[in-house]
Amino acid sequence: MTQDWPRHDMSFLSGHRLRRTRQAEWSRAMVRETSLAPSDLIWPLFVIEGDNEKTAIRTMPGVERLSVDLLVEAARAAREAGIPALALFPNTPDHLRSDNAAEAYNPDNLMCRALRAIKDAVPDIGLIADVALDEYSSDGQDGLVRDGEILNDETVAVMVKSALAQARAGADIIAPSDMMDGRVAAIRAALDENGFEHVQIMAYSAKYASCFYGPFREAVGSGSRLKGDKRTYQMDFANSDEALREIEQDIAEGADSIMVKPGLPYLDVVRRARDAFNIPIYAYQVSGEYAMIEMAGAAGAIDRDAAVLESLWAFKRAGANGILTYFALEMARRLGR
Ligand SMILES: NCC(=O)CCC(=O)O
Ligand SMILES: [Mg+2]
Repeated sequence: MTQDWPRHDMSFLSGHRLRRTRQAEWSRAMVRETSLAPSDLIWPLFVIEGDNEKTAIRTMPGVERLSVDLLVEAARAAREAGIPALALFPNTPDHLRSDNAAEAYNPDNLMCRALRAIKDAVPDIGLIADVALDEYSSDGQDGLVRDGEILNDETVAVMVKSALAQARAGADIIAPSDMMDGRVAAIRAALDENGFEHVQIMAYSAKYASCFYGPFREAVGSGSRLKGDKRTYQMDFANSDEALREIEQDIAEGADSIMVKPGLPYLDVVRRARDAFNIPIYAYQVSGEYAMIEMAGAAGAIDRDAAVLESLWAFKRAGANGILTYFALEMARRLGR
């Protein structure tokens, strides 16, 4: 039985009713301003030594580190689901980590072997190689350390060698995530001098010193080593004008695309970057963001599947061209091609 409630006089609306276009799914689809597709999703993967090995990451339920052979299978699945590119992160065995991080430019290090194996088996997926020293250094810092200081120019020299090793192994995109000054120009020059003019640089330009990287450090095995913090090179979370200066500098140095990281708490930075620069912008939904969604979902606090979709779409609304996300494979499959 329909109730006959009294109606308020809405004539002040003069016919402007914004709910009109929301009444049916066809109409909501028609007025939708942004889209989310598999091609928006970049899948970060953790690599370990071994054969047919996978290990769980306690703080990232559902994510596993994979040995190179399993990584190749993951790459195939990703390609099949329409994911354009993978971002690789090695978990270097302890005995190969050192103060000088020399393993970073060993042409047969875990990263280079993974790049070669995937390039060989799945040639039409893009490979993004992380360049930073935290995955190879004794102390979990992204740069070389002397008397507690993170050295800039000396670190850049190692990163250049690391990037060249990765390019030789088949990396399509070099992604410096260290936040040293001037590393984009240095890597660009070295790539060009060595015949890798076609290799792109995706610069982690606005990377904040953030607590949201916690689970990642467990995943690559650098967390327990890390003394102190990364605030002398990663950005202060109080700032966003400075992010624009970082991005501007990386573009001037030759970056093909830039990144904002973490993601969801920094969508204002994504939006400011979108408004200020016409370059591809990627955002990284980092490990702590992943863990929050998974764990809140498991606790019954939120609808996990809905949260994954809503969170990823928010990046597109903010103006990102794509998202690095641990949900990439699942989401690409859900979205279809
Ligand atoms: N270069 C990658 C990171 O530093 C962290 C990513 C994450 O927390 O997922
Ligand atoms: Mg910079």
